[in-house]
Amino acid sequence: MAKKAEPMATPAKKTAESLNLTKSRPSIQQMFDEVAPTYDFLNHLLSLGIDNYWRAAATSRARKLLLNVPAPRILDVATGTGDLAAAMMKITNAKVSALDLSPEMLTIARKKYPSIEFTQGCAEELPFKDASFDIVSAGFGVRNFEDLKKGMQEFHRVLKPGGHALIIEPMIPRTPILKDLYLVYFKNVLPKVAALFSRSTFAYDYLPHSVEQFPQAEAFTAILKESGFSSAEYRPMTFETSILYIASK
Ligand SMILES: C[S@@+](CC[C@H](N)C(=O)[O-])C[C@H]1O[C@@H](n2cnc3c(N)ncnc32)[C@H](O)[C@@H]1O
Repeated sequence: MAKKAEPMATPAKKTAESLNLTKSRPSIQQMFDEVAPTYDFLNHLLSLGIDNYWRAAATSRARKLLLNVPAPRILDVATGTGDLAAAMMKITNAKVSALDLSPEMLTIARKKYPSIEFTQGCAEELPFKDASFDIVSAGFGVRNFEDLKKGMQEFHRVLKPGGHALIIEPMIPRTPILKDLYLVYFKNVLPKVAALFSRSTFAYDYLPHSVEQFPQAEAFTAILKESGFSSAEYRPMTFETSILYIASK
């Protein structure tokens, strides 16, 4: 019997696959510079607005962890257009700093949140002294780091003893029926809808690739522990479509 031909990979899919393999920092930066103008709109549309709930859940966890800290210092890494940093600003007396690789994402962040101090830089070489922060947060960002372990070691380095990292990432559901539904949406519907609006030809093909290949749940908590954290746990959210990691120094 003749073998069914594999569908040809489009140039966008090929670019997405190769970027996911290298996570080359200049290319990641360029991709986020390109998606910046439509990032917020597409984020809310494609997540049906639930992305704000995920940031609120991380903020509420931070608030609980900071109960005994009178003037907490918080760093939001891979802040993008600044929404998680702004959510963290709602914590009483918090001083929030935020950092991202992409100048275009930061231009939008600074317009939206003029009271937050934004720095351009990379997670693998954080321009902050050891033991500076009570919380380091990152929303949907660490999956893109060129050197994940170095990034996590940097999160650990800039945290004060007893401080915590709070990391949100998309999750591939583990329950079979949820997983099937999610993957159809994530791989077939989402890139097509995004292509109607985004300037980047491949960013939304890269997204499902990068999520599928990123270490999830126990695999990522193991990396957090190898990077120096004394404990690491996770909490799946919204039918296992997103996951909050909590690691302590
Ligand atoms: C999907 S966006 C997330 C933005 C935001 N945190 C949010 O909650 O919507 C990922 C961000 O990570 C940034 N990023 C990727 N690699 C980075 C790195 N190595 N260092 C700093 N930022 C990085 C990108 O520039 C991009 O703005």
